[in-house]
Amino acid sequence: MSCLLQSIPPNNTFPHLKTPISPLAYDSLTAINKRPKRTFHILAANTSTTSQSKAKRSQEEDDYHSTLKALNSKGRFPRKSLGQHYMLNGSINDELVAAANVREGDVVLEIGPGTGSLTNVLVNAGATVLAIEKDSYMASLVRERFTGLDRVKVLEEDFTRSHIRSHMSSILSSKSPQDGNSSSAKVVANIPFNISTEVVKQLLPMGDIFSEVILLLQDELALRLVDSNLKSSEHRPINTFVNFYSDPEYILKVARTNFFPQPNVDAAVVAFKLKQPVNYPRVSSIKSFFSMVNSAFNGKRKMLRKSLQHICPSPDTEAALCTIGLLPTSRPEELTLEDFVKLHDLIVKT
Ligand SMILES: C[S@@+](CC[C@H](N)C(=O)[O-])C[C@H]1O[C@@H](n2cnc3c(N)ncnc32)[C@H](O)[C@@H]1O
Repeated sequence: MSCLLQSIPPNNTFPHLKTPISPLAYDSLTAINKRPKRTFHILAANTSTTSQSKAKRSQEEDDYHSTLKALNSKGRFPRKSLGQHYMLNGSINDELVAAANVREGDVVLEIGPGTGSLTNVLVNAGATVLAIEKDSYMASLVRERFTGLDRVKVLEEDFTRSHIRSHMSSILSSKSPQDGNSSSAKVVANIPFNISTEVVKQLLPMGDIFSEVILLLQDELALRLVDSNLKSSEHRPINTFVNFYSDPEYILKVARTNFFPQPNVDAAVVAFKLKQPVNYPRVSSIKSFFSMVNSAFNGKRKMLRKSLQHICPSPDTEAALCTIGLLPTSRPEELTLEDFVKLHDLIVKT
């Protein structure tokens, strides 16, 4: 590695890319050059489950060299607008796959396969992978990498506009029962940070299709999404949303030094265990429930009796809060998911 890196000239040209490299990528290259060889210093224990997939993996290590080589083969620089921060540490890919407990025959959706490093670990674990990649160059790179392997299907699409439900249904229905776990699928992905919230909002209500959603998210967002601490000023409707549809778990923190180019923030692996629709909290209408929750959080530090005035007169909201065992002056961040469900039941007539 060092001989390749020492060859980075100060004028921001990188011989393997043959063209000037962007300042963002150049900073990352020099940062990688300075850092010690072992990269994931915040990676937690629990590596035992990963040894199997490590052993299975071919010579094909997805490290710094191979990532640059792959990008070079397409003449690509990492693009900030596409959140292209490639994973350089195979152990973290192993951890993502282990968190989803991927087994032979599982169907896995991967968003943004990039160079295919995580895809490779999924394939080695025996999964059938549907990879959705927006960047046409990266989509063709992954297609070429897994040519001839019919367990990998690559779609060149923007995930936020993709018809996931119909793509997944056709893959799941084409699997015969002897192919293995054909009834439910999983999501395992190192996603671009700029579409994280959209990905969470789109996938979590799909408990009828996916059993687990394992995502590498920006650490700050990861902490916020799994936070069940009441009275936190950070508590938002998204927390109610996450808990309504899933049981979230913060798995491990991943230092920014594990990516190329290096982002300005650390990341974390979060596992969302999706609830089956029959296990969602019982509300008369999910739409009106979330509309009430969103209204409740409208206007910072507002009491519910005021923020929900357009749904229900203040005295009735106060009475409902008392029935639940809360103060009439309660604010939204003081309510649990169950409290919101009871409040909706009492004040919203659908
Ligand atoms: C953080 S990189 C991760 C790449 C790879 N999974 C890895 O671990 O190295 C995010 C990937 O998502 C792709 N991407 C960005 N926006 C996307 C979108 N809206 N839909 C699908 N893929 C997208 C990028 O092109 C890039 O390949």
